[in-house]
Amino acid sequence: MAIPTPHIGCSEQGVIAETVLLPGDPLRAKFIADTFLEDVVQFNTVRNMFGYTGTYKGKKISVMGSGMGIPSIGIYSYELIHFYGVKNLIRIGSCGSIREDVKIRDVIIGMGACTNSNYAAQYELPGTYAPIASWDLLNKAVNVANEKGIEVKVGNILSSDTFYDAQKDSWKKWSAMGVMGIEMEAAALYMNAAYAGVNALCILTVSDSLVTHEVTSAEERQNTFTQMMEIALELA
Ligand SMILES: O=P(O)(O)O[C@H]1O[C@H](CO)[C@@H](O)[C@H]1O
Ligand SMILES: O=c1cc[nH]c(=O)[nH]1
Repeated sequence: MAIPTPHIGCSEQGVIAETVLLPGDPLRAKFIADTFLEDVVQFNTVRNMFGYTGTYKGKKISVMGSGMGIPSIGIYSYELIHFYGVKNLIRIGSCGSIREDVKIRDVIIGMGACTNSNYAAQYELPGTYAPIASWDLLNKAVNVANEKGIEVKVGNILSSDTFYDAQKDSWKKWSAMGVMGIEMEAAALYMNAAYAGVNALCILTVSDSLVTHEVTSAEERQNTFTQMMEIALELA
């Protein structure tokens, strides 16, 4: 496979770790590298989608922005898996709560990711695919959270193609099915990983509530959702 790829400017195999954390926001990736990693090297600046490799508690790990939406994470996760040999892809994102019992700053782990996207059409399946997390990563993440005393809510999330949806109340139908939060990438990540036979997980922090209309700032979403980061960093 030829590297660098069209979207990742790293021209040496082995620079990107087997485990990559994928926040949507490249500046959240920079925050993680600056705050938690040692011996950091930056491996991507293409499109300002910053990517870094370093060590966390002595283990090699990478972190890179994935952009917003399914097409964007579809590209980055595909290139990481197929061109750079990445085996564990862990999205660390923000989401909107669609349930009263899911509060701002709660940490959610997406056991499954429903979607209103047509991403699965490429596989030409004779039915509806159910994108799910890797059991190994999910199990590990829950154990890490328990050890750290971080409460996590594990269940279904929605990966939506729209942040601003014309149907203002459409989230209520997902909420009625027990879906906890809305974000925009996990389902594609889970599908890319499943099709390639590698592992994926999505950990989210609730940044706003469609129920109560509470919000957090862009700066808070970039720099303060550290509990999910600390769980994810232990999964290398
Ligand atoms: O904060 P990130 O990881 O980007 O995640 C969420 O935030 C973006 C929308 O504001 C979408 O990418 C959504 O999935
Ligand atoms: O995708 C997202 C992210 C945060 N909040 C939302 O409502 N949607």
